[in-house]
Amino acid sequence: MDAVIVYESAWGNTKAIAEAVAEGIAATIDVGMVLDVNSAPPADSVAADLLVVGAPTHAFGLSRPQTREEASRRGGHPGDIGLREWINTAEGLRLPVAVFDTHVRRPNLPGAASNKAAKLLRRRGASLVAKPESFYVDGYEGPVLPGEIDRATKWGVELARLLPQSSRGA
Ligand SMILES: Cc1cc2nc3c(=O)[nH]c(=O)nc-3n(C[C@H](O)[C@H](O)[C@H](O)COP(=O)(O)O)c2cc1C
Repeated sequence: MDAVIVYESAWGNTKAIAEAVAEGIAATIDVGMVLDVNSAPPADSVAADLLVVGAPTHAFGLSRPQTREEASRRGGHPGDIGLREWINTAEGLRLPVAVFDTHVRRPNLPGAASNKAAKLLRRRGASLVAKPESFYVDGYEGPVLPGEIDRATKWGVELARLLPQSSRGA
């Protein structure tokens, strides 16, 4: 039984959170892949007991080509596609999913990429095993705020515990 983690990241903050979540999950079940969305297989070809997706919050939601261009102008390295495009190309997603985003703490802006991703995923048939979670960064480039890597690892531990017993340790 295993988990797959797919993230989008322009400065590496969401990647760092994804890796911490993977570490937490790996305490209970195998983590098969932790991949940037630009190197991930198509979403509807993922076969796993848990899919975890993470994205940076851009303009109150998931990134778009324009916001990725803006990230690039500010010195980030976004990929060609973001989580929005990855999810939207899937025909159907009938697997358990958990979603997180990264977000600036100050100013505390409304909207989160994770809520938007959750909506798109549900529309394609995925079932969410936990409520969307946000992790905080300092400004656009980061770094991740103190304590957030630890919180992400603990969230990963919790996610694996939420899976049915039959999916664990097998
Ligand atoms: C174009 C753009 C728009 C952004 N909009 C928001 C926003 O609406 N709310 C927010 O909290 N952070 C916003 N941010 C900050 C990102 O959330 C931050 O850059 C991200 O968490 C860093 O993660 P990464 O290193 O994985 O890309 C924005 C960043 C960019 C580049």
